[in-house]
Parts: sequence; structure tokens; C-alpha cells
Amino acid sequence: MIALNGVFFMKTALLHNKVLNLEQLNRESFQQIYQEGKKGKLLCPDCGGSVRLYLGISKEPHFYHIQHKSKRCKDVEQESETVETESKEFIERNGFQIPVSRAIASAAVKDAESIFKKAQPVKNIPPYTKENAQNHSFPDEYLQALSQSGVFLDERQAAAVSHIEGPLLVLAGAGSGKTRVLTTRTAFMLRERKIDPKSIMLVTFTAKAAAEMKERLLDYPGMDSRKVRQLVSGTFHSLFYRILSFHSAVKWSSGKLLNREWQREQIIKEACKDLKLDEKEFAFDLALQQISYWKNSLIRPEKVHPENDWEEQTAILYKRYEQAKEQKGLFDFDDMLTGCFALFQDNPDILGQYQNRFQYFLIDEFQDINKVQYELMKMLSAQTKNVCAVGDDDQSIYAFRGSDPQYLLDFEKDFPEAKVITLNQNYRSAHEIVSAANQIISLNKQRRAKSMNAQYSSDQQPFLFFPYDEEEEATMILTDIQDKIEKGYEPRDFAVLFRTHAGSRAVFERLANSSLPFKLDQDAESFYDRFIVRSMLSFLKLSINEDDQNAIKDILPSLFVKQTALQDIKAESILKDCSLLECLSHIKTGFAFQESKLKKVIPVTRSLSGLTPVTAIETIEKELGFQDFIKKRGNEGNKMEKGSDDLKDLKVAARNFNSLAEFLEHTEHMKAMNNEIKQLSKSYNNAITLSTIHRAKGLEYNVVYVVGAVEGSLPHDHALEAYRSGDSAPLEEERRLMYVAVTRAKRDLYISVPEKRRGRKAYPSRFLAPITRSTRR
Ligand SMILES: Nc1ncnc2c1ncn2[C@@H]1O[C@H](COP(=O)(O)OP(=O)(O)OP(=O)(O)O)[C@@H](O)[C@H]1O
Repeated sequence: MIALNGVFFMKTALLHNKVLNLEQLNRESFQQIYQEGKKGKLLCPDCGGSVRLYLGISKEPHFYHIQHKSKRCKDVEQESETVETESKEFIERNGFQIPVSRAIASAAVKDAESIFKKAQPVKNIPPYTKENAQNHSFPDEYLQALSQSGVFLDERQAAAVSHIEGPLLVLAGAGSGKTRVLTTRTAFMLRERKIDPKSIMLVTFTAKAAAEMKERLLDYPGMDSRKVRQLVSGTFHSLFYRILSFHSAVKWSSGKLLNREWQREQIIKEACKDLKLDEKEFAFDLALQQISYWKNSLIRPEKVHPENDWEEQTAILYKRYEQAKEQKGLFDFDDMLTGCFALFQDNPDILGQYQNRFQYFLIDEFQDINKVQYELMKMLSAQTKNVCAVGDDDQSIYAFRGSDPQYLLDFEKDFPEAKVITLNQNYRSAHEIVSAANQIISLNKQRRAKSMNAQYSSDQQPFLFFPYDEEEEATMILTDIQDKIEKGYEPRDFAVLFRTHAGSRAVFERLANSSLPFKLDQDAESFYDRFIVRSMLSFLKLSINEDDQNAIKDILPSLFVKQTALQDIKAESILKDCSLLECLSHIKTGFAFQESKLKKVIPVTRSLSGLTPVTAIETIEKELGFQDFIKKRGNEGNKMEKGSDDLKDLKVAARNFNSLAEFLEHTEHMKAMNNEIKQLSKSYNNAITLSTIHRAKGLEYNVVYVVGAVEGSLPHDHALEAYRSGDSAPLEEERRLMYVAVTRAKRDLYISVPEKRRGRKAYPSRFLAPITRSTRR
């Protein structure tokens, strides 16, 4: 037995009559043993009862009885000859030994990676000294009434609430009550200053935030619901779109909006057909992102100064894209802003009307404003200058969309008479979390120096934990959530945050297989529906069913065969009475090389049956030139999401399964669950949140797990690449993302630092250095 904190835990169990000893097992196999336990295959070597492997954060791995968790049986002592060495079962093929299944291995000798590292509290947290910011008595009656009804404000918050005339910049650190200030300020304007709600423009980052703010306003004392409804609130896009459609309803009717990415791609591809850009090599998605960036920066096509060949080509596309849209009478989201900007510029009388109408501007998340938004605000507020901008430069995370925190940093240049109020009390998080966050963000160079103070301290330090890989990471998080729910936590207390959607695959799977309620972003597609992943899985499907029509359709792109060939394949299959897979060998493409490859698809696909999913995937990669396909169609030119990464992630997922059928069944189940959970997410009000860090901005949770805090993930590879070429801005934005993630936690924060990522050794995120070093800087 292992002694942990004075309690004894079991270190041995039986699997298929063999003794497993945790002290001797390879780390890699823990996840597999965990799964065997879930299937009921692990037994206690002493009493024979069913046991499971505990793989969590708060305790070290150990076996426990399912029926009586606290029961402690005796471990068996293991003879050295009963210790297995790592072993795989092989079959012979073409003179090669190919592994078909992996036995759970144990090894007497352990390398450093194989040793389970206990979760560690973060270092360098200074002792807590409370700075009481509350209990001020305000001369203003309404503010006093508010504090009596439970809406407390500190002195700086109150100053921000009551400074109504003239420009005001509220620099609000994380958790410092930005939302509270904006809401209370609006209430104060309506109730105390009797300002006409129709003259107030309240800009929020999402439509949901505006709706929530209005709802909260209704709870304020003396609030008139009619007045609240009359407030003009929403996102920049929605507000300026309303203006455009008021002046030109037909031109801006919603049916003409290109609201899907593929619609924009279609327009641009059509407009540039004659340029003969190779669709397989030119990253149209990136080009559209760049075009959007130019538009939001108010750079017209003829004013672009390309910095390289790619930008030069993209500038041509930009011109064509704009022309094509105009000819067809269509518009995109960016046009809602640039269109309004043009409307005001070309029609000073219309601008004048709106300048008279809107007297007060409240803008939330000001750090994420872009050029066109900023110019629009400046135009509208030119007469009154009553702009209240609230933001935190440390939480600016949308540079890729043209946002620029510089507008916040330079606010006083454009509004020299501005009053600046810094909110530096963090009411959300415990001192230990605030202090860790302060240290992380202090290393950014492009920022206003500030440090947050917490309002309370907790006996719980933030923890780093060290899973073996993405799979074990997900298991450890699930176990920890279950442990905490047993202690009385609610599902709504938890959020699991990740850098990109792809990073959530394993956690999604673990939660989907549990009975815990959780919610997902509505646009989160299933990992197994991604283009490259679907293609690869289709080969595996065809090895089981050669007549799977969808699978044939999905492998065609990887073989560089047009979709129109599908009809011929189906007809052939009826005429010649052969399987759809066999018909591939009859396709005439006119290229000998391609035809011989198509002939090879049949034996290679058939050879997959009996292999493990990982070996099957590797076989397709090697034998059918799948990597060529990825190079051409895997968005390898894309900065954020590459097909080659998807393939690596797929292999990590596949490692959990020994047979193709089991793995494919799992992928189908997960696809179905993705849709189901998204539906359920709409109605859940007590569920665990699974979210990207971007989407979690502005939200708070009692317990936060930050997934994948390793180099390449957070900071993301694209930022590291930019940094190597001398541009540190993307890396600073990644550090802000870490800051946003960490500051979502109220009491418990767990940062995961897996040993492996995408099958390779991973290194702890550089952002963690200040809180993991032994000495303070
Ligand atoms: N004066 C106050 N006294 C007590 N609690 C407060 C006070 N101000 C804000 N809070 C609480 O602190 C938490 C954080 O506030 P809020 O969400 O408004 O912060 P924020 O500045 O918008 O945060 P972020 O920018 O990090 O999303 C909320 O739970 C809020 O109710």
C-alpha cells in the first residue's frame, strides 16, 4: 500500500489474472488501465472485488474498491519474474512485423517521464494583506441607497459611476467590477440624472452581454422598465447595421448578408477564377481574414501596401471580392461598419442627426476596439465628447480581427480632457489567483503597468498538475470534478478552458461518457467531422464496409479525384457487381501515376482489418501518400489550424482502442453526442462549461481548469513562429490569453501541464515561469 497524507491506498490490482503494480507500471499505460477499470476488468488481488484506478489531481494514482471506496485490502507482493516487460502482439505483413494490439505493459526500469509527478501549488505567492476598499459613505443618495440594497461600490467604482459629463477612461483590471460599474452608471444616468435613455448608446462585445446588462438593470432600485427598454444597446455591428438599414432598407436587407464563411469563400473564388490560383495550395481562408483586417483598419484595396508576395496577391483578391459583392448587391459583416463610416462621411447632415440624437456613449471591452469602430465613435461623439470607455489592455485578445489595445492606451491623446480612473481591486478571485495572474502578465511589455489587489485570501493555492498526455489530462479533470461534486460543488461551478476547439476533444469525450451535464459553444464542431479527420476515418470505415457510400465520397479528395466521379463509381458497382471500393481501380483519370495509386487503395484498405487504429492510420499515411494530400488541402498555410495537427490528434485518440470497429463506433457516438450536447446546452442552467478562452472572456467560475499549458498550445505555435521571426506582439497576446484564463477562476485554479502533446514531448508554457521558479524575480 502507498501512504498518502497518512492514508493508505492500494497499489496493486489484477487484470486478466496478472498483477499490476502502480510502482512498476509505465506511465503511458495508466489511462488504459483506468479504462479497463471502467469496464469492470480490474480486481482486488486480496478480496477479488472490483476495483478501479484513481487518476485525479488531488491524490496520487491508486486502486480503490467500487463498492466501498474506503475499503483497504492488502496488496500482493510481486515476484520479479511475474513482472511483464512492455509487449505488443504482432502480425507479419510484407516481411514487416505490425503491432495489432498492445498489452498493458509494466516495466521494472522507469525513466523520468514515467514517474507520476504530484500536482504542485504555484510558487512565489506573497503573504496576503487586506486592503479594504469597501464601506465608503457616498454623498450621493442614490449610491447610498444602492449600497443598502446590496450593490456595493468602492470609491473608484463610485467615481466612475458618477462622472457623467466629458470623456472618461475606466481602466479596469480583471474582476474589478467593470460590468457592475457600467450597469450602475447606466442606472445612475437614468435615475439620478434623468437622462433620456434614447440618447444613450451602450456598446457591448456580445449581444448576450447587452441583454444581461438590461436584465440586471431591472433589479436596481427605482428602475423604470420602459426606460430600460428604450436604451440603445448592442454590439458595434448590430447598432451600425440598424442605422444603415434605416437609411437604405433594401440595400441592407438581411437576405443579402454573407453570414457564413463558405459564402464569402464562394464569392472570392468565383471572382478570382481567371487568376488560376491553385485552390489546393492557396489559403483562401487566410486571405479572407487578411481582407477583413484591412477593412476594419479602413484600408481600401487601392491603399494596401503589400509587405510580401502573398499580401500582393491577396490585395488583388480584395479588390475583386469587393467588386463582386457590389455587383451582386451583397454585403458582409465588415461592411456594416465600413458602410456606416462611408454613410457618415458622405452625408454630414445624417451624421449631424445622430450626433444630436446620441449624447452619451458607454463602451465596454474598449481594448478590443478596431480602427473603424474607433473612428465611428469619434465621429458620433465629436460634439459632446461624452464617451465612457471601459476596458483592460491586459485582456485584449482579438488582434487577429484588427482589434488594437493602442486605442485604449492612447485614449487621452484623442480626448485630452479625459478623466482616467483605474480600478485595481479584484472582487472575483482569491489573493492566490490574483497574485499568480499579476506575475504572469507583468512580463508583457506593451501594457499600462498595474497590479490587482484581491479582496480575500483562500487556503487553497492554484495548482499545476502534470498528466501524461491529452487523454490522461481529460481523465484527471473529470475525476477532480467528480471528487468536488461529491463534496457539494455544483456543475455550474466548473469551467474547462482551452486555447482552440481542437484542444477540447479529450475532455469532451470524457464528459460525454459521464453522466455530468455540460455545455458547449454552439459553433463547436465535432473533432471527428473535421475535413482531414473525416477523410482518414473513411479509409478505416471502408476496410470494414467496402460499400460505405459516404466513406467513398470522403476519401475522393485525398486521392485528388473529383466528386463527380462518385456517380460513375456507383454505376460501375452495379454494372460490374463489385464493391464501391473495388470500383476505384476502374476510374480513368488520364494520369498513369494516379490510376496506379487508385489501384493500390484497394489492397491497402483491405490490409487494415486486424490492425490497431493507430497502425491502420499510419499505414494509410505511408502507403497512400496521405501526407501529400495534407500538404495540399490540410490548410498547412493556415496559422491556427493545420490538418497535420488534426491527424496527430487523431492518433492520440486512436491509441485508446485496439480494434477499428470499436474506434469507429466511438467516433460516431462522439459525433452524435456533439449535436446532442449543443442542443441540451441551450436549456441547461446548471452545467459544466467547456469553452475556448476567447469565449470565456467576461465570465467567472468557482473552479477553472486551464488545459494544455505547454509550448505550442499556450503560447500557440503561430505566436512562437512569429516570435522567432522577430515579432513579439502575438506572443504578448498569448500571454494575455493565459491571463484571461487564469482570472476567470474565483477560488480554485488548476493549470494542466501535460508531459506529451500530439504524441511528442511537451514543455511547460513559458508563461508559467514566474509562478514556478523557486525564487521571486
Ligand atoms: N464593489 C464590489 N463589492 C463586491 N463585489 C464586487 C464589487 N464589484 C464587483 N464585484 C463582484 O466581482 C466580480 C467581478 O465583477 P465583474 O464581472 O463586474 O468584473 P469585470 O471587471 O467585468 O471582470 P473581467 O474583466 O475579468 O471579466 C463579480 O462577481 C461582481 O459581482
